[in-house]
Amino acid sequence: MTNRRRIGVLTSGGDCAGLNAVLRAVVQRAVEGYGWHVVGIHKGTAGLLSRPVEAETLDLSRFQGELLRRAGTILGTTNKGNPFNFPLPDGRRLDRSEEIVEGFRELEIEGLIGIGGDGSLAILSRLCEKADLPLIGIPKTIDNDVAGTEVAIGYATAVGVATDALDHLQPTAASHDRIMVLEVMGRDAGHIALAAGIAGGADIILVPEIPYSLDNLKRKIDELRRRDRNFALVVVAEAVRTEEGEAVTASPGAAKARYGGIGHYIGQKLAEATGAEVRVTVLGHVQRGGTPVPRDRLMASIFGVHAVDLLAAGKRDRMVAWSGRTVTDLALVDVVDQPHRVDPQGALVHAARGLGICLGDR
Ligand SMILES: Nc1ncnc2c1ncn2[C@@H]1O[C@H](COP(=O)(O)OP(=O)(O)O)[C@@H](O)[C@H]1O
Ligand SMILES: O=P(O)(O)OC[C@H]1O[C@](O)(COP(=O)(O)O)[C@@H](O)[C@@H]1O
Ligand SMILES: [Mg+2]
Repeated sequence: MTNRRRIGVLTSGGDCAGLNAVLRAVVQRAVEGYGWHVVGIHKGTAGLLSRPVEAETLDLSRFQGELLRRAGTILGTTNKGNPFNFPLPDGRRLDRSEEIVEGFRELEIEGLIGIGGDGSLAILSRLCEKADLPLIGIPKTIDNDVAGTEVAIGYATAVGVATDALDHLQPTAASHDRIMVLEVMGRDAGHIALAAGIAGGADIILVPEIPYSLDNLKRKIDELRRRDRNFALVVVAEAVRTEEGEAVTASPGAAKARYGGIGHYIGQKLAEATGAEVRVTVLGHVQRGGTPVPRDRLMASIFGVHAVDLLAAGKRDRMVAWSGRTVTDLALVDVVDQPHRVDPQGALVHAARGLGICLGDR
């Protein structure tokens, strides 16, 4: 083995557009800038539980120009199987964190760059503390719910996909005098719904942070009709609840619920209340793919370079962030376990109201 410094990098949580662009930036900076050796760990923490550990050397030859433009992650990822609470086939749970620590040792890495959302970063931070391994986190998630940064990788592309969907739905809605309901992702946050709804000219946007009543939705449709509008566009975030306050999930009975289906509930209720013809589109995982938009590629590049620079400066337990038009970093403990939700008093909500968009509460 050479005495070149070795670092690891992994992607964790749901994939999104821009992850390969982050990997490219990390490898470029670490290999060219500092002469380090970069180990790409496969499938998030899952790769560290395999023996031998599932990993590959990442060098410049892997990044010939194509990956910058490709969604997904060449390393693979996982959003299940928390190693501190690992589910066994018989239903029991096992703490497998010591195996992860051994996995880090097997790779002989001196630092780790973890690309993930708040849940992933919380798990990685506990693992790295246990292994006494310096960790730098890079925020990624289409949901944009990571605290401490204005931007997470993947969000801009997802908003673009959802906005495109509204662009596709508007002409068909107008041609058939229909209400079109679009259900978008976001887990417990309504950021995608709010941003795409504004950008895509929605008439109604429902987010989990703002309670709604069906009466208010009907009132908005009536108002549109009075203005001779023959169609309506409605965006619903997946975590919006029924009027009775029940979450709608696509996996009833599963240990960890996955949202899905609220669009059909809202569509049905709107059809009953207004007599209009309603169609529902559930956008789903389409939002995680697509060609990464320039904003995501740019942030991926800035974050990747900064993360490597932080490791080089001897920093640990930090997350890179975008704030006030520049890249910065903050302590991981200050960002994990406090998801960033839509601010009902924030600028986007204010703008939506100013545009006459109904948010369901009035
Ligand atoms: N290393 C991991 N192993 C298993 N499950 C994970 C891991 N990292 C994240 N998860 C789970 O994946 C889900 C994705 O949520 P989140 O943590 O928000 O991921 P993301 O990092 O994509 O935001 C969470 O339920 C989280 O507990
Ligand atoms: O891919 P799965 O397991 O169906 O998960 C779906 C969830 O993942 C996301 O697409 C992304 O969430 P994370 O960034 O937290 O992984 C959510 O918007 C959605 O609720
Ligand atoms: Mg998340």
